[in-house]
Amino acid sequence: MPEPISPRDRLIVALDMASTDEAERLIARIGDAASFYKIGYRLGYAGGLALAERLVRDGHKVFLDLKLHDIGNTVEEGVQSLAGIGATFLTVHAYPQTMRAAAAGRDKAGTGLKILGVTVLTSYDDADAREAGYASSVADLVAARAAAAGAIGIDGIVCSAAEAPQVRAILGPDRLIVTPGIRPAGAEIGDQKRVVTPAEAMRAGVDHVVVGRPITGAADPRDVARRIVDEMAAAL
Ligand SMILES: O=c1ccn([C@@H]2O[C@H](COP(=O)(O)O)[C@@H](O)[C@H]2O)c(=O)[nH]1
Repeated sequence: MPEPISPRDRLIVALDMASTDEAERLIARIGDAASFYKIGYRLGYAGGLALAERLVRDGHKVFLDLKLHDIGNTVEEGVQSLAGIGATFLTVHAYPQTMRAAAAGRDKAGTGLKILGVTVLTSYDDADAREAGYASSVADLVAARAAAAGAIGIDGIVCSAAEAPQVRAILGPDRLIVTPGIRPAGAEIGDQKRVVTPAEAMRAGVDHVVVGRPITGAADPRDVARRIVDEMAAAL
């Protein structure tokens, strides 16, 4: 069975900001209310990888949400380069060829970096999947990609918590389920479409929730982070 995860370590704060200065100010305001930070496109292309190394040195956990997807050789070599940063998670798109290459890069690097396969973005619903050329529903696509991730030996997947019970049945207890599209009750949904509250995510069997704008846009980010952690703790 996997190690138990504390409610605080289940929260991953998405640092979707324009500069590392801005991100570091937010991290200081959040203080010990969070321990795990996600760096995606915006910050990653603006000094975020160097910040990731500093955060790891300071004892934080880091999720590199770079959603790699390219020919196999490029993905494998990219994963090997990123593995040196000391991050806990790195995302790739959950296409079988991409996931196999990422797993090979992870194994060659041997740093403990875990690869997460992004199944279907939480900003997609069935109509968006159809528009992108898929005949299957989002739920069926997520299930198929989760099954492929499990067979390939990927460490976990990214999906909506709405699909978590189905995905857990496919992946079993040892793989991670990480879910963006999390909104505390009453929070603005923005461009997310498959949205779940922190408490519902815990009840659905999710390991980690990713929360960006509800925290980064709050007048008191520390208070929002603490409330999310408390809500998850009460639901576990
Ligand atoms: O399917 C996905 C994969 C990644 N994300 C990322 O998570 C955060 C969510 O931010 P919010 O502000 O809480 O909406 C963001 O960095 C996305 O790039 C996702 O939302 N869905």
